[in-house]
Amino acid sequence: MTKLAVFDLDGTLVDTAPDLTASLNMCLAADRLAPLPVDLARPHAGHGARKMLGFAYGHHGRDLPDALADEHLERFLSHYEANIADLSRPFPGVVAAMDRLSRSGWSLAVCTNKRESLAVKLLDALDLSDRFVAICGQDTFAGMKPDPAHLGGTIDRARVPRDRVVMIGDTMTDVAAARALCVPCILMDFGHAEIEAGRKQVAAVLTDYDQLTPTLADALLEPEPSPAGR
Ligand SMILES: O=C(O)COP(=O)(O)O
Ligand SMILES: [Mg+2]
Repeated sequence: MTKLAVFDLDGTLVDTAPDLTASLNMCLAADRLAPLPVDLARPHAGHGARKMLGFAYGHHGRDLPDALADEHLERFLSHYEANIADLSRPFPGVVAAMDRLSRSGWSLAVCTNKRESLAVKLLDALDLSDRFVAICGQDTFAGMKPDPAHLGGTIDRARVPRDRVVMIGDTMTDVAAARALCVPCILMDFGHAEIEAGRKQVAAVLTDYDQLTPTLADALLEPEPSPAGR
């Protein structure tokens, strides 16, 4: 029977922080503000351009009024789209992990809060798109993660029953989306965001894609054995 591994994109499949930070810094330069180093921006890279801009302005002790945020957002996204895979690369070991899962009968999909067109463009540029039976972004359905409509719609597109799915993500947004659908979640802890609260809410926390094996993923689909004598 088909099984589906749904991957988050930013901070899980691909380290997009360097290109996102470059686009952020281009916006900051337009306002004569100093650039942020990637490592400072990285924890804020997985929650959309507006949040990154808000963090950067806060870091510089500046307010970011809505009108300026809107102006920057346009600037950010057009720069980002034009440079989407300059520095972004798949995380070490993730391609081999996907190969292992595919060989063991797992279908693969992407459920990302990036716009769908940007997600496809990035995955095309990295020659990864063909692996996925569905690539669903923030604008693919009516809701975006943690709204269960997003992960649910991704699963429906893949035509796999919901109890045959595992989600792999890096933030509480992914954890919440998976929990809303009772889908087991694997949390990668090298991602962009603080995940302390999520550790207790997921099936596994991995520090390395070498740990993402078909054995682990298969085990998450098996029902808990019922306690003896009940
Ligand atoms: O772009 C974002 O806001 C986050 O994207 P992700 O859902 O792939 O982590
Ligand atoms: Mg992410």
